[in-house]
Amino acid sequence: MKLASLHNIVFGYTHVPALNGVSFELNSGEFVGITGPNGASKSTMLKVMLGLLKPWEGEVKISKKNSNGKRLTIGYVPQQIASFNVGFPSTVIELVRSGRYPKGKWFKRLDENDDVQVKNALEMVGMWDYRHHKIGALSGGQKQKICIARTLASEPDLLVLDEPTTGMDFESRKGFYEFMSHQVKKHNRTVVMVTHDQDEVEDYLDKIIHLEKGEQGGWKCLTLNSCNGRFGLAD
Ligand SMILES: Nc1ncnc2c1ncn2[C@@H]1O[C@H](COP(=O)(O)OP(=O)(O)OP(=O)(O)O)[C@@H](O)[C@H]1O
Repeated sequence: MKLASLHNIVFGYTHVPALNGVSFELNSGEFVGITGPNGASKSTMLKVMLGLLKPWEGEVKISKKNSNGKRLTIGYVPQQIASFNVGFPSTVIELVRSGRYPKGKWFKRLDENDDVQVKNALEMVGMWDYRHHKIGALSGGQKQKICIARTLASEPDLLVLDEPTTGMDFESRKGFYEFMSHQVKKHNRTVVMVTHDQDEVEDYLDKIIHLEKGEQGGWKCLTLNSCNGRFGLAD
């Protein structure tokens, strides 16, 4: 099922376009990598897709429903989390547990399954041992990790992560890709991830969206299906 489509997107921060005719589709149950050199507008493309930036031209469509006919839920973790205020929730585990509350229901009683999801998410980003630490005492990279954990714990249908493995060592990155791949295959989620580690991750991916410098400035999009070492140009 198609969850999102971008068609001929043109966008720029100045009069020069940063994206120039970008088109791609996302389907449910896909693990998608977004690649391209520094400054290729990978983050910009995600923000346009999520409606945070309005394109000059082109069309963005996001499905309102997931493949079960329920309201589509989206989780997004940007590349740099702005330093967030440390009021409530004040500890790592409280923040990640808040990802389990359905929208607006802050006093839902969490059950054993919620606890398992929270633990899995914190272990996935290597922050379980920090669960009782105050958020204000963490480094920027650790805050980034717990934001990823909170989003993972909320189990969105569409998970959008901008360079989530920054600061992880090789083994942690591998574990992270395996976890994501499992989420996609077993739970029919869609994961979209900006990455600079194409060689490491491509065996896990179903699709790569690669940004290439266009001839008239801006970046165009090349969609590669059938990863696992056998790239085929989709369109
Ligand atoms: N808020 C902004 N205002 C003006 N220019 C911006 C803004 N955000 C990004 N840019 C510029 O747009 C271009 C694309 O930036 P973007 O962060 O989307 O690239 P990226 O591919 O995600 O880069 P990286 O791999 O380094 O994170 C860059 O030239 C960047 O300087």
